[in-house]
Amino acid sequence: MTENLQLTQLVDACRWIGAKGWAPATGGNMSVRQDAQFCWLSESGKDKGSLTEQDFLQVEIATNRAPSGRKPSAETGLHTLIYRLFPDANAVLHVHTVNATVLSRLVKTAELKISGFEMQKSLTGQTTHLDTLAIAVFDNDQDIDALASRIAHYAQERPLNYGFLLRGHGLTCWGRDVAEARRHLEGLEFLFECEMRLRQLERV
Ligand SMILES: CSC[C@@H](O)[C@@H](O)C(=O)COP(=O)(O)O
Ligand SMILES: [Zn+2]
Repeated sequence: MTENLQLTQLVDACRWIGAKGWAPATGGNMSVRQDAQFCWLSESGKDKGSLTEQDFLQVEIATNRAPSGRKPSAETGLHTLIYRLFPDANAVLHVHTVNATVLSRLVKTAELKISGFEMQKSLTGQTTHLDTLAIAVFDNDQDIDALASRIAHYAQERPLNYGFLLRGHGLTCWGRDVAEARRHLEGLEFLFECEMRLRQLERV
């Protein structure tokens, strides 16, 4: 394995995600970039809270192929899309939190708009609660190639930063390294929780 590969940090992040209850019943998948050509992705169907380094498979970013012949995540095509779209993205985390799953169904539009929260500043580049953060929400699809092409199309038209929601499914987010991807995940999840509670209290 490559020396700078952040697999140890990713395994730690997966345990943290599992402990939070954000990857129930084998849901979720996680990866790190090796270089421009390859990334390492969680094997399909495993409990993501108890992965070891051996549970990650090398995958070719351009083709989604795993040279080992083992089966990488069913959502491999979304991870590799992110690595192709964003050369600075080096870690991708996909989770099935209750807040992401429910809130993405409450939002009937293409974006979840968030404003007024100090914790927006947990996302790289955000400097004030006064800005409006737009998180893209895509209809879920079992055809990952079709879903990936809808996401790619969106990214051509509008900024796609930090992560996106899959309606009724979960959150996929990324960062320049595992630490930043974790911060984005924790920050977004906190914002989703706040938004959910506000909507419940305000009955929006
Ligand atoms: C528990 S079913 C969830 C899967 O369909 C999928 O959405 C998921 O996140 C995990 O798939 P995996 O192939 O293990 O990476
Ligand atoms: Zn999923």
